Amino acid sequence: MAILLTNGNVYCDRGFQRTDLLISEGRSFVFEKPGLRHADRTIDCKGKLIIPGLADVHVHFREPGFSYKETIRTGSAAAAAGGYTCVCTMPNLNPAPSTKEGLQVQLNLIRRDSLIDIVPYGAITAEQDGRSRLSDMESLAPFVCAFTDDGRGVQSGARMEEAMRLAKSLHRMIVAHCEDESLLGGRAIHDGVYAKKLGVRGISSESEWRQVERDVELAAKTGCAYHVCHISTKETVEIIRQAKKSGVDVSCETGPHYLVLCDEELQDLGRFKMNPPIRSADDRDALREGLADGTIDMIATDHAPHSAEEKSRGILDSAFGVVGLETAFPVLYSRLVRQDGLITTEKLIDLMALAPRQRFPLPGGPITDGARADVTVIDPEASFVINPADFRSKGKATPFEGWEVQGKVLMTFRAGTPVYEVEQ
Ligand SMILES: NC(=O)N[C@@H](CC(=O)O)C(=O)O
Ligand SMILES: [Zn+2]
Ligand SMILES: [Zn+2]
Repeated sequence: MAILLTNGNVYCDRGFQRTDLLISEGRSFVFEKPGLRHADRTIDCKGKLIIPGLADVHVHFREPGFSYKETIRTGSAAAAAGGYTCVCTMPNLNPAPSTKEGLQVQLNLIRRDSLIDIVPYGAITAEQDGRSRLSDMESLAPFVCAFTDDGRGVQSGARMEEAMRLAKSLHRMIVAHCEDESLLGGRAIHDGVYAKKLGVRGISSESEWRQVERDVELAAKTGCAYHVCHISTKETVEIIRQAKKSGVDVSCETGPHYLVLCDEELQDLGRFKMNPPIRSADDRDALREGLADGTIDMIATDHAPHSAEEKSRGILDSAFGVVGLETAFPVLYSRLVRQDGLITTEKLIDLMALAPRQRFPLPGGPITDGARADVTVIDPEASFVINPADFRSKGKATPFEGWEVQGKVLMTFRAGTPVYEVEQ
């Protein structure tokens, strides 16, 4: 089926261009001048943004092992509804992708059930505990985007160094959830104003940045390409800024919630709990600065669904993790682009669609004539209120519940096939 998107603002190589886009036989065709051509369906996209399908290098789809929280089918439907055509799935699964056999279970489910491209991670350590022997990295390498033990930090520096040396020889990155468990200090929330208010000891910033500092040195020493997950503290931003200046092959991501919330806004609800925790206003501002100056390379949601029961025990006792795929674009577009003018729409698209594909080996990319049609259509003016009942995800816990936002995903195409279309 050929679909013609007319009069949209198409994000081409050199920014937005007012043009028509024909999606046919899985590919995009960009026309400079409108004219007659065959299409089975024509959609008027006047005033709409037509952008490369978004890519998220950090999601938890919970299958195999925890399908009561999310499945490949529900997770990929949520991704498509959020404008994503490609995601990387984290390895805290059962069986875990620490062996080829473990990974194969997930690969089979992806082939059967996914609506979009999913490129899994392989585990770093065999038991995903950051201490045990390395996973079967060699046999996993051809099938994974990179290696990570996300969910936990690699506690042993020696093990991390060994992993980096092997990953480098396999031409794969090491991706790290940085959390030194000996430095946590407290639990559940950031050690800041809200922890004081509740009278508890929170999680120190040091537990994150000390491990980033260690790993950056190991990356410099081994020459391994290294990427840091969900950075949340001002110290981490500065460590990565300096490491980049000195030529270390390092990149990082942060999540929407760290950019638009701080611990002064927390409420005693499970939907405000994730790891790392939402930090102080100073941390949030440093992350925004790091985003604007290029220290932070990309935005990843860390979409981490749990059951309603697991998120019902308040901020101190609920499970760590919030969903993000269906809110990331509108939240960031509304706040960072439209409200605050911190970044341009083009920069946001770079952070959410292009930069991930420059750093990770992922399908999709810029909209060019003849390229595979991984394309998202957005209405930048449409506003709506975030209501988790509308989510495709099984997970409903989001700190953005009730927010009024603008920038609505209307359609998502993966390889030319519509995988999401808004109900009109
Ligand atoms: N981010 C979270 O709060 N939770 C993640 C694990 C992780 O990303 O560290 C999960 O798997 O639930
Ligand atoms: Zn993590
Ligand atoms: Zn995660």
